[in-house]
Amino acid sequence: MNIEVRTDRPYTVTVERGALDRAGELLRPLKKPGTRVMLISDSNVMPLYGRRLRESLEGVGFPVSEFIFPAGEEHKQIDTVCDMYRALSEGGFTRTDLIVTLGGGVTGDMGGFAAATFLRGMDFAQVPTTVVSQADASVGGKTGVDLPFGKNLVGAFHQPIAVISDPDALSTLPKHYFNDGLGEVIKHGAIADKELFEALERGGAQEQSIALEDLEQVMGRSVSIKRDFVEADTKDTGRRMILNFGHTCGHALEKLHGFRDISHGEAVGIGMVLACKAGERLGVTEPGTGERIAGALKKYGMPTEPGFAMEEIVAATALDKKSDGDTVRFILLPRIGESLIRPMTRKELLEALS
Ligand SMILES: NC(=O)c1ccc[n+]([C@@H]2O[C@H](COP(=O)([O-])OP(=O)(O)OC[C@H]3O[C@@H](n4cnc5c(N)ncnc54)[C@H](O)[C@@H]3O)[C@@H](O)[C@H]2O)c1
Ligand SMILES: O=C(O)C(=O)C[C@@H](O)[C@H](O)[C@H](O)COP(=O)(O)O
Ligand SMILES: [Zn+2]
Repeated sequence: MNIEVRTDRPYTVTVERGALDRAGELLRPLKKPGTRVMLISDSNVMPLYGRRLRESLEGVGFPVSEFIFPAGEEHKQIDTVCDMYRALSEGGFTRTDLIVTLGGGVTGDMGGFAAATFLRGMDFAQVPTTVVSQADASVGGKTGVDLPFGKNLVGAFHQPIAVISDPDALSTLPKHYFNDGLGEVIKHGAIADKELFEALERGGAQEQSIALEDLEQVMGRSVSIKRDFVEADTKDTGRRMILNFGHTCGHALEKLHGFRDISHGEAVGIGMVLACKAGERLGVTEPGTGERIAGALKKYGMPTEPGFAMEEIVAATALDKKSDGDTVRFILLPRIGESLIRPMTRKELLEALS
């Protein structure tokens, strides 16, 4: 299926089994003949899918260079982007060339940031290979890196020229990351699509928690939900903040863990449960909503307890990008499928969470 994203620069998200081998064909109309490609991937994904993608791109006459970095959120740092700048400079890349990111959200966010900033901006396309990146990260143009002071603190809005999403690439994803990625899909259901949430709530437990043939539908639905928020508010000044449900506390937990030992989806899952419990205490959220989300997460083997004191978590939200002075725009659910933005001081947030 094709999903159109109408931002300042419209693009198509192709979600289709086997799309990886059609990358050249899909990108050829978007770039002039002979465009050079810097293929960026991590140390796990390049050996799995790099050759196929390279062949597809070279097959339509795009010469390909490669940049590989060590896998893991702990490498989502400005130093890694500097290594990308070096490779692009030494390779003589120009503004009219193309970066193609192949991998999870870490690869897409960092490669996209290199594309946003190298030579003040060049095109990039995303080939996402995790549930997080196919369902969420590859769409919407948020790019960037972490700082020791907090998550995604340096970045840019830079939309890809195309997203080429092949659900078959998820077949090699370790089960932990497959299930973890469903945290973001559960989030999309929780904020805007009760039916999707309930389908995920019913599923789980089996070895492959979603059959490969159903993944195209699930990823497509997740992307469509995200697309609607991105189109309404591309620069994240209002409605798009709802996509950050669970992220205020989730990002704080990632920071408290030093960006190791907890994955993004796990942290967001715990953050969603905390947000619902806060909403229930405030009388905004239907009682039992937090337990329902926790129940859905547990079906996919995800943790639901933060493991840190609420004081520490709230202190670690200090640089949340939804902040406005002392106020943070906190995302709450009245009930599953509905969401709202509630400005709160950190003192109020701590009281609601405690
Ligand atoms: N820009 C956005 O809108 C957005 C949205 C959601 C998340 N994110 C970011 O995405 C990141 C998390 O993404 P992630 O969970 O994809 O992490 P990731 O990119 O680290 O990938 C997870 C692991 O899976 C491996 N992997 C990837 N694809 C594989 C495959 N097909 N087969 C085998 N192994 C594979 C990777 O090497 C890595 O070890 C976080 O940094 C988060 O902040 C960004
Ligand atoms: O695209 C968005 O907007 C989101 O909030 C999606 C989130 O799932 C994603 O993790 C995003 O990178 C968080 O953005 P940030 O602005 O809080 O760093
Ligand atoms: Zn997220």
